Amino acid sequence: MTPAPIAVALDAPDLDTAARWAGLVTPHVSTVKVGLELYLRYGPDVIASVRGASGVKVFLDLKLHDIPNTVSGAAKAVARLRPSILTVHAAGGPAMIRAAVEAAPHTQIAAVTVLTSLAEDDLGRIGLIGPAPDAVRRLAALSVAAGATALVCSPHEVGAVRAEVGDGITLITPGVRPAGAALQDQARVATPEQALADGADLLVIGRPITGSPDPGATAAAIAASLRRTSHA
Ligand SMILES: O=C(O)c1cc(=O)[nH]c(=O)n1[C@@H]1O[C@H](COP(=O)(O)O)[C@@H](O)[C@H]1O
Repeated sequence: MTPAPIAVALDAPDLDTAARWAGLVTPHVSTVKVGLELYLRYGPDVIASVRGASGVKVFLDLKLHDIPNTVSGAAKAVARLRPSILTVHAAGGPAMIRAAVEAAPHTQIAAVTVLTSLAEDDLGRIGLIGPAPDAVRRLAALSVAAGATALVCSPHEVGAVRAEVGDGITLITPGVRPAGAALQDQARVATPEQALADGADLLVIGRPITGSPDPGATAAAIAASLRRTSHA
């Protein structure tokens, strides 16, 4: 069975837990995601630990956001780990995004547009001209023009972003919650089935899987539901 287009966010407090989650979900999903919590605690070793022997893709979510020279150095430092995807903040601007793209030629650079934890009301407070789909589309266009081949946005904007950037760009959506699941700190959310139907290529799902009593079974159930929906 082809693994589902899901990146499980391994936001674990320790390496053993992250490696255990990775082992449980990798038969069912294409990708596991290492974020700031794990990387800042354990550094580069974490990549090999979660990759294991399975060959699952590893998405390194460091959301780099600094001047181009600094981001170039940081992207170069992690490029040798060969993550399949590395995130940068689109708000860092075109030169910063270009610097990451050039520093990590074998890794897909994903530009994070507007965090899925932000609600419409928050945008003005951080100086973004909304509504969210407009802000996301602007940041998406700027990022792709700067060489990013992947974008992170909420499922709410994925259709508008697809229309803006076309088919060649990988659209990644966090803010995914199975029907009835708690939103926690996410604001702009949809179900996995809806996100995929609206055009997402890769769904980032963390706590609904890793916080469940059986992460392997939960990942398998979401993967099966996505397969049913995409064949319906
Ligand atoms: O870049 C990301 O992956 C990301 C961008 C974004 O806008 N929102 C967002 O939630 N994420 C990440 O996606 C994951 C979502 O996890 P859950 O809310 O537990 O499903 C976390 O690891 C976040 O760091």
